[in-house]
Amino acid sequence: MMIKDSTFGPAAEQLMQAGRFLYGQGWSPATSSNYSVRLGADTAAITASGRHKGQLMKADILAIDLQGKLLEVEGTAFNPDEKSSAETALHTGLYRRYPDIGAVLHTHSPAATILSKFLQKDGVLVVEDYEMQKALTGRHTHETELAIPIFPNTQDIDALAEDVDGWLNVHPDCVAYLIAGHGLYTWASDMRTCLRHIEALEFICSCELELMKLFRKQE
Ligand SMILES: CSC[C@@H](O)[C@@H](O)C(=O)COP(=O)(O)O
Ligand SMILES: [Zn+2]
Repeated sequence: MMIKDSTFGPAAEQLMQAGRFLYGQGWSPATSSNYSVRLGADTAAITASGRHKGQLMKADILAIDLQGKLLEVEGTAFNPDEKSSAETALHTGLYRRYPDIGAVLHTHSPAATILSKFLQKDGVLVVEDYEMQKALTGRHTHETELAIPIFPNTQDIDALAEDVDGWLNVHPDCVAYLIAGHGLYTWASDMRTCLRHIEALEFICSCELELMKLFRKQE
């Protein structure tokens, strides 16, 4: 399958801009993180593996199908040795599950890393009473619990994708998850909304971390 550059170009631009923003916030340091946007029903643009996310260029973005196979982009030399993100399967699994999502973002902020490491034993971060919860798709009040699962970190991405699937099968309204000592994943209808999710979740993670520090000081 050949992807049109008129489809790929704007998608790559969105990913480059997202990288500059997320790196600037300190949420995607060094070569950490990966980002994708949907191109069509069965295709996506995703960051290549190991690239610095604050300095992404068009050549750092690849087209794939939802099995993770590299696709050719019109007008661009095809290199079959290019590697899409090592965590491609976590992105494609979400696009296959939710036909209405258009973007997936994964970040490595200090707050998400520390909090997920600290709460790993609980397996879930449950928060409530944050007005900021309303920045997440489908949430209309602070008066509900927001449950963000925390999966153990692993280099076996297929096994992690299975863990994620298991959780989403029983929590279809979930919009994010943490990986212990690693980072955050979230997804949304489009890149703009997905960036909003990241900002809201980073805010909530930072608040939770500060609260924990306060309570520990009082102990
Ligand atoms: C600093 S290495 C981080 C990676 O192991 C991974 O977790 C990550 O987020 C980026 O991997 P990538 O293969 O570049 O998409
Ligand atoms: Zn990562």
